[in-house]
Amino acid sequence: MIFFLLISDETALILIRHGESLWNEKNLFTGCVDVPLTEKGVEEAIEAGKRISNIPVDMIYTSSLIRAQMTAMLAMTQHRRKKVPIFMHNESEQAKQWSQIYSEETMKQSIPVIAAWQLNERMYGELQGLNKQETADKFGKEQVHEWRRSYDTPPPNGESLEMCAERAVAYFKEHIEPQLLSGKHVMIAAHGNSLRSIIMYLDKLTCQEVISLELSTGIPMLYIFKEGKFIRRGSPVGPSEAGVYAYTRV
Ligand SMILES: O=C(O)[C@H](O)COP(=O)(O)O
Repeated sequence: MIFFLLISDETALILIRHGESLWNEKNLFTGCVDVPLTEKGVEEAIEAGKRISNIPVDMIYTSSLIRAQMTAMLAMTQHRRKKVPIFMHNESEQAKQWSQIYSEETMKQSIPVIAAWQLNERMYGELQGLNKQETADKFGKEQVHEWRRSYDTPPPNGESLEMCAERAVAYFKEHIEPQLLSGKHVMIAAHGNSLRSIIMYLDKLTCQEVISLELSTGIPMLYIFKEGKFIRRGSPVGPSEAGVYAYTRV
């Protein structure tokens, strides 16, 4: 049994990139195209849920893309606290009215899930739908690596990581950090690059350092938020593995 202990002035922040998607499997640039998970991606999301099953979660943020939302919901099927994640619908007055819950007790047993387009994957512009290998053959490996991993070089008519950070990190600071400050434990299910931009902020990475930051699909990363600082705790290992967390850097 893996126990997770938080002292009172600490809150947990879990980041998880969506499980493998159908276009990841086909090695196509995806960006903001809304494709679902593969069966392997579903299994990755469930395994991720097992790894975080003892970590408290009070709020969940996802992008507006189905692969991140599927990952969050599948992971939460493994959570021990058995609270019910509920997607909040505030996109219109009517949506808010029609999705209202009239029981305080039931609300206490639920976890609000907020979908935010600001957490969407970086928009890959004219690369969306292209095969990554064919693109490298056509434009050269270096150029494609520059588009995929540099901080300030956007793909043709797409977003650079910097442009993605301008919306994703801004959203994190404005909407998510205050929740952590108020003592809420938060999970974010998003994408390779929108999370790279957030991790760059959390770990204070330079434009150079972020180039080598790669995120696997479906592997949760844990941060502890304490006294306004983010402490990276690596990826919680699964119930079948010894130890608690891979401490990468305190
Ligand atoms: O959008 C995509 O294609 C993937 O989610 C991330 O792609 P990348 O690893 O090429 O940035």
